[in-house]
Amino acid sequence: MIDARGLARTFTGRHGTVEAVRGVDLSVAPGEIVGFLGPNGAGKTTTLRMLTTLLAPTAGTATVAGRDLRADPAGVRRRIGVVAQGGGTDPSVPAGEELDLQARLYGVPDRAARIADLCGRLDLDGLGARPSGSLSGGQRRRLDIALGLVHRPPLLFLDEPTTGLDPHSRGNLWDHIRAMRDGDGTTVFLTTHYLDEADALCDRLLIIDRGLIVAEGTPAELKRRVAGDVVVLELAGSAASGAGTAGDRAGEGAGAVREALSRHPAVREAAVSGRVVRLTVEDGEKALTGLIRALDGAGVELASLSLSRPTLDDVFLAVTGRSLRDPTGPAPADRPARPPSGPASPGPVSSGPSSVSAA
Ligand SMILES: Nc1ncnc2c1ncn2[C@@H]1O[C@H](COP(=O)(O)OP(=O)(O)OP(=O)(O)O)[C@@H](O)[C@H]1O
Repeated sequence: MIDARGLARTFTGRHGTVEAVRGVDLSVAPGEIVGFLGPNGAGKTTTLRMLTTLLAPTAGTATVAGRDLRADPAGVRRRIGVVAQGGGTDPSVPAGEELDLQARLYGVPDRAARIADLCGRLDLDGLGARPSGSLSGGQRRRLDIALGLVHRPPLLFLDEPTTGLDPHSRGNLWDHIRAMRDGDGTTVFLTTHYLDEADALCDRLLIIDRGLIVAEGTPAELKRRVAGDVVVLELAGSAASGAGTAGDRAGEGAGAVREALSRHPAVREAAVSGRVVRLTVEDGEKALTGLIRALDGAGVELASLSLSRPTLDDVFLAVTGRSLRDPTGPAPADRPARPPSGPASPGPVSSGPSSVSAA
């Protein structure tokens, strides 16, 4: 449904040149809900504007909904729906009139039936006479989506569809987006800043940073392959027993853990801080027994052990060096983002030897 190769956009102005998008390759299959994530200024909006013909690329090619972006932008526009961040309605115009006008603009033959169908499916029944400015946030977003869908496009672009909505309205909108995909096979390409939305709603995610796609995959794949599972071990007192100070003893315990785990194939990374050891491992559930056996064999006694699944925020941090919870913060200098050599997924990330280090 979307196939872009080397899509790039540079802005040149009085203050210099900004390479907003630096060669994006992306594919979206029919019927997918794909989430496009990235920190502030990563290039999401610029990419979206190029794919929806609102901005000409400076380089690259793309086919969108079966039409060539450069050769047939009008053809692309006829076959896509676009819901912009703020929507496009006039607050004083009744919702029904907005829908009717949109249907006329696109030459929809069975306008009344199409509008009635959309209103039914998007819970807008009975709201046609209300000016859009008087609708609730959730109702207005559903109206925006109905406007984007009135001409039955096979591909819908949604720019931050649930920003500003309360949790109930967000969940409700997710249901409607899924229903469009399941009922009509509509392909959805959406940008979002909400990681829970990306996780719950999207079949696949693309993460862009500094104008390049740095990771792609299903939410589960990304969490498994990019971030790994996290095992936290707390060493028992006896694990660090012996002569010397408490610091020495903790150091000895850490040394034993390092020795015991450095050869374990599942361990990707280990940070030791006093009695607490934080391991990043491949497939934590499977690895757990082997890890315990290795520690047992090395005479390391544990006080506690916990396994946690990584969150999408862990993924985000791993591939961009930034947390989406702190979107304006710069990438820490000592934690560089993944080099821009191509998508980090779906291949395994732990290509190098496991590293074990004391924090
Ligand atoms: N018209 C423009 N002129 C100059 N620079 C621009 C222009 N539009 C975008 N940029 C720059 O291009 C980069 C990417 O911007 P873009 O809006 O695509 O990012 P974004 O990922 O959508 O960010 P946000 O999440 O903050 O909306 C930024 O550095 C931005 O300042």
